[in-house]
Amino acid sequence: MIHFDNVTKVYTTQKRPALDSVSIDVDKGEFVFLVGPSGSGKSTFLRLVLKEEKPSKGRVHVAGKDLARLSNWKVPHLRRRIGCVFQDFRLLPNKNVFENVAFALEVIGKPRRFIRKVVPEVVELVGLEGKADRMPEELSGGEQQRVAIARAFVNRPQILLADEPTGNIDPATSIGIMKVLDRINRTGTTVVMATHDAAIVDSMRKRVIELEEGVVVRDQTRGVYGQAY
Ligand SMILES: Nc1ncnc2c1ncn2[C@@H]1O[C@H](COP(=O)(O)OP(=O)(O)OP(=O)(O)O)[C@@H](O)[C@H]1O
Repeated sequence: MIHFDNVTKVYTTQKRPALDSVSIDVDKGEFVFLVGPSGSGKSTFLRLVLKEEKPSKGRVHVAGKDLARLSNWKVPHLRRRIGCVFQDFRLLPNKNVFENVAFALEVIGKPRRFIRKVVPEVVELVGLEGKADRMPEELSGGEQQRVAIARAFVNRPQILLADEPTGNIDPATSIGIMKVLDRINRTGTTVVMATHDAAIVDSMRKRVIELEEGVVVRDQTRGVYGQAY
């Protein structure tokens, strides 16, 4: 599903590569934690998957496509297959829960009838049934992140990328967020989550890929977080 073949990324303003000869295969349906200290290249990895950045060397394949050969006009189509969740939720503050999730479908031209059917299903999947008409400011951080996950998943993407999704959430609430991501993964969606959250990684026992200064230093099935950073 995601295939990095000897990928190096050097930002023009930096000497040291952000990613250095990285080769990784993530299969359909896998759940992968990307760990490593700040600046080790986790976000760069995610940006390359989205074709927000291009590799300086090597090849990136996503969902069977060689991104170097994907013309710019096809990039939005690629991104529709990839849901994204961030540390800071990024909800639209003037739209309620239903509208925030529906918006993701409206912008890709889905019919209203379809939207009215699938949005409540996904709102329920993330555990927010009964809260569809709340505004973001009326929700806790954990609930806001559930909305963000619903929005990322409502189009049933093949891949879900999560960059520190529990970074702004207390440990007890984070467990609930991970249950939602696990539920999504069980539908067959490939999940890649960059995180510093050792407790979460240790509790889930999923594949762990560790980066250090842009190099993969560990790739372990059913791994733990590793050393304290
Ligand atoms: N747009 C950019 N331009 C120049 N350098 C960048 C850019 N983005 C990241 N870098 C550099 O690339 C390296 C890897 O950064 P990256 O953001 O991928 O790390 P990270 O592991 O996601 O860090 P964090 O955990 O703090 O989010 C760092 O040295 C960073 O300063």
